[in-house]
Amino acid sequence: MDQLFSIENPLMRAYTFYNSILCLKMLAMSVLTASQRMKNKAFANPEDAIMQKTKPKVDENVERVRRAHLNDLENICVYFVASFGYLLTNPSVAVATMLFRVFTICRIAHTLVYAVVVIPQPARAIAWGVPYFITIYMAIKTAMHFAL
Ligand SMILES: N[C@@H](CCC(=O)N[C@@H](CS)C(=O)NCC(=O)O)C(=O)O
Repeated sequence: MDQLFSIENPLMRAYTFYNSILCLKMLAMSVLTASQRMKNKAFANPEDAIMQKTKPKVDENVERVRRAHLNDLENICVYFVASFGYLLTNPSVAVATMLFRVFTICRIAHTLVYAVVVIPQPARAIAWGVPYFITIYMAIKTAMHFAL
């Protein structure tokens, strides 16, 4: 166990690195939402709108970013739990690193195609589906490893 959590362990390094990228990616969604609110003068609260001499309104560009953010919460939070369990199963470093990397790249791609450049389907479905199945794989591997 000491070796698993050692910073010399390449598995731990990959896990920590990619999960940190995912944390930053999710935090960036708040900034993206705020920038869309400012750009479109679309504020949810009267006290925010009054500062820009406008009224509260709903804007599709803001809502898109909010949906992308919600989708991150639905998927990345579960992945944080599943990937931690998977880490404890002592997986192959090459396979685990590849899964961490693909998950992270796909979730960034999901936001890009959903809320930044808006690419037609099935781009978003693929960017969502690949990480979704990676999370299922990790949860099943963990459940089997620790089966009572
Ligand atoms: N909560 C999701 C569940 C299904 C899902 O996550 N679908 C992916 C691929 S189509 C997605 O990007 N959904 C858009 C969203 O969550 O706003 C939904 O309402 O769509």
